Amino acid sequence: MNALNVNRIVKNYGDKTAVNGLSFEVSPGEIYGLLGANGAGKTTTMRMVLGLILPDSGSISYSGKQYSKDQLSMLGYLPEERGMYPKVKVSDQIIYLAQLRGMSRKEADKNLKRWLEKFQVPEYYGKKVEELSKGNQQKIQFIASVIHNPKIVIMDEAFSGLDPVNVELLKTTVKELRDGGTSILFSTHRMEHVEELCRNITIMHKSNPVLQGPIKDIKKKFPQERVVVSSEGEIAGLANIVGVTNVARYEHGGYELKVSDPGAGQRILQHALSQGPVTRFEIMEPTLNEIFIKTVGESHE
Ligand SMILES: Nc1ncnc2c1ncn2[C@@H]1O[C@H](COP(=O)(O)OP(=O)(O)OP(=O)(O)O)[C@@H](O)[C@H]1O
Repeated sequence: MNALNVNRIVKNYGDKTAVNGLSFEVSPGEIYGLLGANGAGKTTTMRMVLGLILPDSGSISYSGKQYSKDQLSMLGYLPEERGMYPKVKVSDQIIYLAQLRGMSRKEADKNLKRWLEKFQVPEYYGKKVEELSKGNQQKIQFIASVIHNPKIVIMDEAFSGLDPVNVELLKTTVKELRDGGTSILFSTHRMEHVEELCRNITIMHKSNPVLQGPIKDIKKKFPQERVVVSSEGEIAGLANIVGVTNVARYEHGGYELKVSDPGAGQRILQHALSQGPVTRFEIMEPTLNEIFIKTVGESHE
């Protein structure tokens, strides 16, 4: 059974439609990507999934059940806007939040200590939030979203404001949660994180779902327009090959070519080989970033 089923939800604010007939499902142990340009309707969707606002029509179910107060303990939320109390001790507020979600004080305390150890910051237990750096407050907020062992976690820009080492730490943690069976609804503008973490995605555009499905299938629908080729020396005449529309030389050697038809790749390879050994040749699949820009870019607000 799916952990989360979103079925044709609609949300209007006056005459403005924020979400228009969105459906998707998330399996247990899956990280699902919810993407879209600013104002596309992602936050509104996440709020509906969290039960903070109700859809005007459509329905959401959690392991087959409709939303009720009981669901509160199975949902976790890492909001984009950070909202910790600066003057309150880390332990006091995390344990309080866990208790609000149905966990005993003792268990919450044990969990918090385990998380702080995992993030190698046990000394934060007794510190006030304002004493921590922004990135470390972010780690505490992450802990707040998962302290009660939720089955479904909604993460909005989970890695913003973190240095590369901490991004890796939290990425690994998100994967571990997934492997432990947690379902994660993951929203971000960082397409490389989506490529790495998500199997299925929805791209929303102006309140509508415009592209949905497994990333690997979505990529097959978009043309392969880039070819990378390298040899020991220079390769002359690449720009004259039929189907090549642009040639860029990498600083560190090799070329990246834009092509307008699929047959151009083989012509490039033959051309390069005719001049000597080829050290690299690759027809690149489109990146999610390119797909995103193609899908929502033209009329991006
Ligand atoms: N409370 C509200 N009242 C009126 N309009 C709203 C409200 N919340 C959202 N909207 C409108 O609904 C649309 C979708 O907004 P939403 O915040 O869901 O987008 P988003 O995809 O999360 O954008 P961003 O990436 O900028 O956070 C926008 O046009 C927004 O102005």
